[in-house]
Amino acid sequence: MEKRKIEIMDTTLRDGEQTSGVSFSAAEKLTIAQLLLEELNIDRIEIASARVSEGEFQGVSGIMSWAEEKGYTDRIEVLAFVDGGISIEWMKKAGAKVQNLLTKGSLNHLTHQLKKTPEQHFDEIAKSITLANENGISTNVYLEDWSNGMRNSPEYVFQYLDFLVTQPVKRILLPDTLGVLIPSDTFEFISKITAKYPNIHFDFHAHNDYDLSVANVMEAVKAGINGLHVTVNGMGERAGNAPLESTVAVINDFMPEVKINIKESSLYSVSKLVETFTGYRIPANKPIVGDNVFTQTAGIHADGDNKNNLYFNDLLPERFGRKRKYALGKTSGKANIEKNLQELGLKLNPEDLKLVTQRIIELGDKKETVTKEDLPYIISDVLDSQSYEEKIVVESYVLVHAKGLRPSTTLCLKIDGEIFEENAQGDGQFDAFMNALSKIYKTKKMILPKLVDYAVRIPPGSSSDALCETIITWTHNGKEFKTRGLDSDQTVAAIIATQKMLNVVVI
Ligand SMILES: CC(=O)SCCNC(=O)CCNC(=O)[C@H](O)C(C)(C)COP(=O)(O)OP(=O)(O)OC[C@H]1O[C@@H](n2cnc3c(N)ncnc32)[C@H](O)[C@@H]1OP(=O)(O)O
Repeated sequence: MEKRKIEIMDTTLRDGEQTSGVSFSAAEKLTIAQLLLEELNIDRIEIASARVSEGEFQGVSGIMSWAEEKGYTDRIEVLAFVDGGISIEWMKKAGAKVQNLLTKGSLNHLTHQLKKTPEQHFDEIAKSITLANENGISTNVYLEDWSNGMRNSPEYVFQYLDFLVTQPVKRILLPDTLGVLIPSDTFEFISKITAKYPNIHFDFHAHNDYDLSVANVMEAVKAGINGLHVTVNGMGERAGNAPLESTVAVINDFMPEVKINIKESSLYSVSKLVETFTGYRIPANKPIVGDNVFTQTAGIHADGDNKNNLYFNDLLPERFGRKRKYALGKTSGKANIEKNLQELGLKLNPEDLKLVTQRIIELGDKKETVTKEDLPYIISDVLDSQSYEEKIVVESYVLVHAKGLRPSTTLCLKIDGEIFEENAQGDGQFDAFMNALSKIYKTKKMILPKLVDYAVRIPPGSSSDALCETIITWTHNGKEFKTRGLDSDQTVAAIIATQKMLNVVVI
């Protein structure tokens, strides 16, 4: 069976730019337009609304000069208004060749916003289409608020469509302007239209107010739509539009009767670039492009993946230029850790693996994010601690840092089972800790090694709340040695390193 071709129209540069707080520069628009058409193979793009601003004019002109050279001008569209030719004039100057004429698809909008009768509106639309043709501009027509129109004034919608199909219009664009459709309505409304006008090209333009945009897109396809409007990362007015990434995946995986030509493997890189240009962060759980969506967190899932990829679905990350990851945290098991070790080219014996797993679970319990890059540090920290018996233990402490007061520490130390408590002030919290420790050592007539260097580093590639490693160099009896501590808190890491030093010296 021959597959039915569906056109994908990306409106990131028009509706996507209607995301509150987002504005593309002319250069950014050109870069995104080039990637959409050439890298992703999007059929058509909508790049601006006419008349908006001088910057928008520069953006459209830039894209159109490039498109002229490439022969792409009929794939590039500009939203235009029924305004007696002002939009046409603007587009002509910018070199744009396709107008998406914004007209009223509900009686409510027509009556209350334009305050016109259907006949007056149709007459002005016809003039606008004629004028566009005379200026070498072809026309698609938006029926704004069409979904409410189908619900509340269907006789108006069909009266309008009866008129429109007599006009030299290339495509009719059906927007769910307010995102009020549910899947069953989408199917019913579009089926009625495609049944009545089987030879006309209709696009569906979803909005995501109820998080139903992709579900509605699927119903629109089943109801015989010819084109779909999407945006990168689902950007757009209010809750946004149907996301390009999910739309492509759903069609490719669940609608075998339909053909689209989008290059899946470039979806992620384009999504990231749009994120960078807009500063509009992709939620970590956003399908296909979110940071977390190809990360297995549960130990059971990682184990299942080791046994025949049991927790894979058809959304393989490699399809989209991404990689599966195995998170490290309190829900990790050995399998998560092994998967990460494999990537680092490391191997641990089962006992050490257990110890490292335990440590990662402890860290996860403290809400710390552990990354693959942290692993070598954790391994060396954990295995290091096993190499001696802890005779001296930091039982508890209070660190006080208050404005106007010197930092102070109260320390409770256990030496061979006996508890000692002291407090002291210092130049910083760790200095106060060391002073309290020094007092205890003096009482016991023990010699405390001298601190000669203190270095802190964050494992490269770690996440922001990652571990911090404190490495302290000490001298004792003329010998120099280092200990290290690992924690998300720098002072705590230093105290861990100090406790190690106390025990190493005891040995
Ligand atoms: C489905 C969508 O997302 S539609 C997106 C449409 N795109 C935009 O709105 C782009 C940004 N908009 C703008 O830059 C401006 O609103 C402009 C340039 C279009 C108009 O600006 P202004 O002249 O200052 O008008 P303002 O924004 O206050 O109001 C819109 C006017 O357009 C009219 N209008 C509404 N729909 C249409 C239409 N389809 N065609 C023509 N005019 C329309 C309104 O009735 C109102 O006219 P009025 O002032 O005579 O009552």
